[in-house]
Amino acid sequence: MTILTKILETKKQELAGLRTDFPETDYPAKPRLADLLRLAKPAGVIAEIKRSSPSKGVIRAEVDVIGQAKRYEQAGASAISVLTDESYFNGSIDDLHEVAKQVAVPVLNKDFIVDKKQIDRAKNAGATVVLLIVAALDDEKLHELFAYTEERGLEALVEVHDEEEMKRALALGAELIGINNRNLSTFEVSLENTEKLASFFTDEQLFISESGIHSPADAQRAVKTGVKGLLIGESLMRANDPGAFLDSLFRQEEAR
Ligand SMILES: O=C(O)c1ccccc1NCC(=O)[C@H](O)[C@H](O)COP(=O)(O)O
Repeated sequence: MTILTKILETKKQELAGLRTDFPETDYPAKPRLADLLRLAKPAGVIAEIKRSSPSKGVIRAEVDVIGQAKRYEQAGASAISVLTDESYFNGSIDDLHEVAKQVAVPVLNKDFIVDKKQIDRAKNAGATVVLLIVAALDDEKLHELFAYTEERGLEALVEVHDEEEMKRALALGAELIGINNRNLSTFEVSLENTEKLASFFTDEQLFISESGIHSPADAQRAVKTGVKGLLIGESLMRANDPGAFLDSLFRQEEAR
């Protein structure tokens, strides 16, 4: 059984007890991620709060979530991604709720969504974007959850890993398409994956390279393919100064 299959089974088991209500909150207004990425030069960064992961174990368990999110925002991140899965990533929906109260950039609920209830939870907790992983959903479910995401006034970041999934995301009409460089079955990470799928890029969609970006060289390599966004977790969580790390990513690019 792959890790993705295990995670999805856990998600289905958790549905019955899933808490979707949050106190009525005046969240700071947040622009659309798609609008920010269209304007980003050369690309925007979605900066992630990630305490631990199945592939790397503990990354930074004791993190000041609000402080970290504010550092990302101050350093110019286009959005904050918060991993909310508890069982495999040691995340929490409360992390996302606290972040959403404090920042004025889009907030992505990074989780494994299999049901509308999770989209309601994301919305009520203050997220403005949710992740829909194509590999986790059959076409009927993918369409249903995509339509529901839009109905609830959220943006969907539709994640793919290979050609077949890319075709399904394009057929869906998704505006934000994330290419995960990590194979969720083997954990192998390669930026080549973004390069391989770049032949599918169109002007209508916005493409985001996800996972395995650890240096300015990686960021610039990914951006060369035409992606307008980078999703970065581990390196930002391990950085002593996440602002300086973000600042460094496109410095050489600008100097050219
Ligand atoms: O990170 C993992 O080990 C992982 C395992 C199984 C499913 C998903 C996983 N990660 C989720 C992500 O997509 C990443 O958190 C995100 O793209 C950032 O990646 P990185 O910069 O490499 O931390």
